[in-house]
Amino acid sequence: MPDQTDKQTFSDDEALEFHRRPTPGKISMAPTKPMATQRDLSLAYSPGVAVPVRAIAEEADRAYDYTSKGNLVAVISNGTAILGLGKLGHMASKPVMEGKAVLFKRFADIDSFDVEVKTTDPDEFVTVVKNIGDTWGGINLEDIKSPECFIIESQLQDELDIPVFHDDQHGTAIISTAALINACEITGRNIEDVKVVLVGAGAAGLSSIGLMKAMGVKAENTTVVDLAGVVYRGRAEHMDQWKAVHATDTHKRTLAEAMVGADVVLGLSAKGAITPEMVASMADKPIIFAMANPDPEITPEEVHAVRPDAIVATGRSDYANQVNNVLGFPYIFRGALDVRARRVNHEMKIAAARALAALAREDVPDEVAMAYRGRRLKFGPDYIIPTPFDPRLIWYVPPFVAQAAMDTGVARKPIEDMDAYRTELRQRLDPSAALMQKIASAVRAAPNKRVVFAEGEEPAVIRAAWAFKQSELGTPILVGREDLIRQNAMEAGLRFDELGIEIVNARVSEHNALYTDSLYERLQRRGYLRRDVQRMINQDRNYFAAAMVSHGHADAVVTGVTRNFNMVLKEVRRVLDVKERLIGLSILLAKGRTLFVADTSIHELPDAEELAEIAIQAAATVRKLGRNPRVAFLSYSTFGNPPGDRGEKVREAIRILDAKGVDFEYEGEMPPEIALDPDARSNYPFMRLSKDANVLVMPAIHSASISTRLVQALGGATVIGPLLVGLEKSVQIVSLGASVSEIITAATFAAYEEGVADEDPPEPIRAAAQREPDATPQPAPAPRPRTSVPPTS
Ligand SMILES: NC(=O)C1=CN([C@@H]2O[C@H](COP(=O)(O)OP(=O)(O)OC[C@H]3O[C@@H](n4cnc5c(N)ncnc54)[C@H](OP(=O)(O)O)[C@@H]3O)[C@@H](O)[C@H]2O)C=CC1
Ligand SMILES: CC(=O)C(=O)O
Ligand SMILES: [Mg+2]
Repeated sequence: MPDQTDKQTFSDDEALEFHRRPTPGKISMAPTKPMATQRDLSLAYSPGVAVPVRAIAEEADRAYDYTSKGNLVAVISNGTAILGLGKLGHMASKPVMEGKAVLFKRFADIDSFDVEVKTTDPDEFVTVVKNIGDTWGGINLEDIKSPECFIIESQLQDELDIPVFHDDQHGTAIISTAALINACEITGRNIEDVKVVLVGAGAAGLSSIGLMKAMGVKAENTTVVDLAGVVYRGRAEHMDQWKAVHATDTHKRTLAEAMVGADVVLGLSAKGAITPEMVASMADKPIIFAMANPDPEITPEEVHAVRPDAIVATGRSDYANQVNNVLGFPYIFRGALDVRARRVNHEMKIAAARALAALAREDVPDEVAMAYRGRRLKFGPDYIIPTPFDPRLIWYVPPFVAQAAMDTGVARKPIEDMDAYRTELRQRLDPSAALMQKIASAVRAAPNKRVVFAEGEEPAVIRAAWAFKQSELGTPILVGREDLIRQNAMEAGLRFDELGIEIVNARVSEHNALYTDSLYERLQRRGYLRRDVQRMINQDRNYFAAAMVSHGHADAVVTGVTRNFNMVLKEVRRVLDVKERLIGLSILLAKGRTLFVADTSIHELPDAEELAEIAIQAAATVRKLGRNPRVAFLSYSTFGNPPGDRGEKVREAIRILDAKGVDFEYEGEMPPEIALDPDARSNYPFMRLSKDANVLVMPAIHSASISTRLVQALGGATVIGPLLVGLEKSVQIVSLGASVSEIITAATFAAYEEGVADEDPPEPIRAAAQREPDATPQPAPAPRPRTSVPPTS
């Protein structure tokens, strides 16, 4: 029987390291108002704050207008049923709760913080939460064991005038019901006829079976099983009122008996609860949702070994058909918050389930399909439910939820224009995540790229190579001594042999002589003896790695973890030629903007000609990344004011571009606030930038480097790079001591630059480039859920 951990793409150490660095945990808070001046302080705090205080004292709902309440959700737990791990206590639940909070932000732009309550007593829990509950626009209860969770949720919902939503119950019910609707459609079943067995009569299980019944599953066709066996009518032991609702008249007493001839089994219990023998006894084309986390009741491999005709779903992201409440809670709360709902009612849950089921039947955009390369994302047995990274979820699902809230009278603030609302939702997604996702998707979709990780003995590099391969981004090659790499991999907890990563030892490589000869040919008239070159190839992995790509034995290189940038660049350039103008391009992601900054690593004090070429190279790269470049040449001066040599140099660069007739927008010289603010630009009627600049060409390396690093150090911004652009082969040099994720990002860019970006950009990127990605997206036609399920009242 395969162990679940076979699927694991990281070691325990990595999971801890991920949570520990660079800052412990997964969330932090960011202000939405500047606190820069005394006036700001007077407004934000005393005395200005007194004005909204009085307004809210008069009318409590004004808190939605003057505080963060309307976009704020608390994720609250007491740690009594953490995933499928059990009762491990309130503090142990904190990583999961932070995780849910960060998913709220990532997928639905909802601000969220976790609250861990140190009590297992339901009354005490209710007292605590009800007294602080008005703080938020909604409460997501999480991982609270049954049956206490039922009491807690219903009492809190009675007490509070905001949605109180126990995600393990309703989120799971919504997703699993959506998946069931579609699995029935695919297997040609009518939902009213399916025989369903539920394993796990807890929070998630009972709510799921409840919603399925509301959507058409007949009570007499269901069997519920818990640790004591089948929940039959009349059973006395190990019962409660919530289980009793779903008890049936049956002579069956065990799960094995219940599963004979069943069409559907829902696992919401624990690892290993379902056996292959049980699955073998099910009806034709059985539907198996093994949703326990992190390890399912039975693995898809085990199911398919006995029933190749089965449709299988799990709660995990590494198998097809992830039935996990991450598909629900962000979008359900988004819709509920946007109408300031007082609760999430039955109709809103059904609307969400129908929307998810309908979305899975729509054509999958290439962009999503590429992210899941190798998997068939076409409505069918391996795709019954949208994937969590589907960017359509954010604008597709919440309007249904909001509409249902409005139709059922729980909306405080109805949405007047649904199409405008959908457009607004499309713009909420985090552009940094979207950019990285797009690049990674393009790399996966392109022909496989072989990326050399030059410092192959370094533990961080080994881990990055491992993750690169696991994420199907390409084929990594580690340069170094095999025994040392293996030892370091083992110490990092990686099962190296299973992954089959290629290791190349420069000294004993079959290409050693070839690389030495060709490098000697390049360097013999630059003062190098053959034995010097032999030593360089043997001992210096940057020479060797660069020689590999130069001879076509690999496609791209990532290096720089152990040596400083300039030294590495010098070595690489001895082996490889510059194809175009070589520049360093940094990507700065902050406050919903993506800015490309050049030149952040090569030209110390570029002259006018070089500035113009930097702009051309940066614009071309940005275009390959699917953006329409708008270049601002930055300076301390604005169109000659104050006058000075530095400004004149930039003006000369503009004249050079004018003469060349380039095909992108550019303007300068100007300071950043003019490049990035339309109001500030309105003072210059001759301004040639049609919108905010997205490529900032800096006057010199120090201003480029200092400004990007300063923004990063201040927090609230992500800086990727500098990426090295313009060499004949793609080489990315990370910063000294780079983290595993920085190395992976650099390797992904290396693969992207080499080949992916040179070929025709893949469809979604080309389409994006053509339609001006930052133009207001057109609202899609209102989704119309199609379902074979009868409407419920
Ligand atoms: N994929 C997803 O999105 C989600 C998955 N889950 C998963 O569902 C599982 C249950 O979570 P939750 O409902 O919150 O927890 P609860 O503690 O509320 O319920 C667990 C239920 O599972 C039953 N159970 C445990 N082990 C077995 C077994 N071997 N055979 C039969 N029944 C068993 C328990 O029985 P008894 O009543 O007799 O104690 C109980 O009824 C967890 O693994 C969790 O990770 C939960 C939410 C979402
Ligand atoms: C996914 C989830 O909420 C759980 O497993 O508890
Ligand atoms: Mg949970």
